[in-house]
Amino acid sequence: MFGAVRGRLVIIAGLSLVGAVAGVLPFVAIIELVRTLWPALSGGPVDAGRAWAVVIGGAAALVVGFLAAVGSAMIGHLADNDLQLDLRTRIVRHLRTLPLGWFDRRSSGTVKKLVENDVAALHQLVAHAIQDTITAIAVPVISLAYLVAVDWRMAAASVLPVLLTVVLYSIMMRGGQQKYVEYDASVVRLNGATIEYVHGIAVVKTFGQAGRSHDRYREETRRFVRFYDGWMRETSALSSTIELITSPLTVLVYLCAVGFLLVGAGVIAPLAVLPALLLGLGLTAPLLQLGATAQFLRNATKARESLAEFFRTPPITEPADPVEPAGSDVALRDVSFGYDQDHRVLHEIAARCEPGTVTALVGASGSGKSTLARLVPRFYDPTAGTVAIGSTDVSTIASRRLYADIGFVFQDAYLLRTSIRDNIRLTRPDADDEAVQQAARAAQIHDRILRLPRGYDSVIGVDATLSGGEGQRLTIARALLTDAPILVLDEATAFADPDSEAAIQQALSRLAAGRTLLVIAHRLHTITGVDQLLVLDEGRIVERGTHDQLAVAGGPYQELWARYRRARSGSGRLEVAG
Ligand SMILES: Nc1ncnc2c1ncn2[C@@H]1O[C@H](COP(=O)(O)OP(=O)(O)OP(=O)(O)O)[C@@H](O)[C@H]1O
Repeated sequence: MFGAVRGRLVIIAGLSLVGAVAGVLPFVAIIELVRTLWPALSGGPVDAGRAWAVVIGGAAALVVGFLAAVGSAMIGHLADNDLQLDLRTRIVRHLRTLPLGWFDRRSSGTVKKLVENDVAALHQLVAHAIQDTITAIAVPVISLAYLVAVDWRMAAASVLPVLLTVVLYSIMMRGGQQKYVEYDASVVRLNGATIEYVHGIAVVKTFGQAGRSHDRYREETRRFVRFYDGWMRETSALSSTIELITSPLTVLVYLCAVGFLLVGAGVIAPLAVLPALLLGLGLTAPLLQLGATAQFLRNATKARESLAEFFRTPPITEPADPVEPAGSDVALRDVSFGYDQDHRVLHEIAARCEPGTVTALVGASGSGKSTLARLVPRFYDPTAGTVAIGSTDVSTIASRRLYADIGFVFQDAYLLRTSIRDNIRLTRPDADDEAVQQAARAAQIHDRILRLPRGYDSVIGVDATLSGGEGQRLTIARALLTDAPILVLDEATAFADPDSEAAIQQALSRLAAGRTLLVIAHRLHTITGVDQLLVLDEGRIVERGTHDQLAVAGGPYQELWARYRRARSGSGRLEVAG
């Protein structure tokens, strides 16, 4: 994953080490300067050459430290930029190769998380964490080595707060890994409950009482507070003690007291206390820094895992030797399919849609209509059997050609934040205004577009806000302009907006003319005139024929139709058109 910047990461690590050494040396220089000048206090001779060498060495270390810090920060941020660009490019490239079904199952939030959050989480790692970690380890080690060289007793005294901190920190973090896992799971549950609650507010308000989502939200909030409270309670005594031990004031007072005692007892000379006072203070602070860095590393590791999993998603296989489909019929040959290995959703489906005819898929909710329709434009590949258009297996057709041959209008009216014109000519960017307007007229959306502030130049989400039905008609205009000979259509959304039902139905009849149409039918009255009905039940075709044949055949469709009519007459007040 870090291939593009690996070399620079090594340079950052090297520079951070140089910076850490150069950061300690000025303190050493001060100590050495005092030691060199010390004899002068008692009128003794001073080694001026050594004093100057120490001053120059200290100043040089300051400059080197500064340059190393600037250099590693600069290289870190540049490497981070390159890594982000490289990852984002690879993500987009990989996204392009994934089966469309991958997007179907994921919200745009998932893609956003990959492209933005996960990539950004690696920023901490590349731009900061390497430098911080090396500094946090190297500074205490170098300082301690110098202290031991000067006087082992004060060195031992300086290391005591460090050891205490390490021991207390390990006790505090015992089971920490498990706690972090629980914490993450709690946050995910709480977020889910919050979203559910916000979505359910309208229902809650309408019925004037807290619904199930409210209960869940309250319960999850309570659980989260209980968990967090317990965790904080368990660790607060220890974390406060650690803070006290590592505070510069405590360390200073402690080292002064030890030095005073040792000097008073005649064990060490007063000058031997100075190194511990200057460097001992810097031993514990980096440890705390390590604690914060560990959290960034945890986030970066998670982001890395989620990116690695994404890159492992197998792309859809493009045929090595693509075949051109000859014709616009659709054939399903003993097609079986499951979203996972253990659950088959479709079982040995065999059917044929003749060119220029309309086939409607009907059946109860969950019977497999949408799944079957999605196999035609290769959102997924069947587990067994083949889907063919124009007698050619869809898996042997180049995807570019496949999408030119099969248009689809599904649940979501995918509209881009660009002009209405570009939204309509998405699949044919070279289409001229005349062609775009013609498609919009046929889709019954032209007049509405003209009423927008800037007509066809209005931008979706900026100066064009369309209703569900209007958005649907815009995608129908797009499908018309694409002019694909085969069309897969989810009728449920096509009629999502009752006000524009008649307009949409008109648009659809234009769209259907001369094409092979596969419709996922929900409102049975709209498909009474189609060429063929395929009745699905638990992933199997249980009946097929025309509406007129099946409505009196005494089978599942007759039952569905009767139930549908009862429901429709029951809601007659709402159903004006019919
Ligand atoms: N992306 C998915 N991942 C896993 N299972 C899925 C997925 N989509 C659908 N299913 C399951 O496959 C079965 C068939 O669902 P499908 O959406 O194809 O039925 P449908 O007849 O179109 O239903 P509806 O009329 O409610 O849209 C259901 O059991 C459903 O839970």
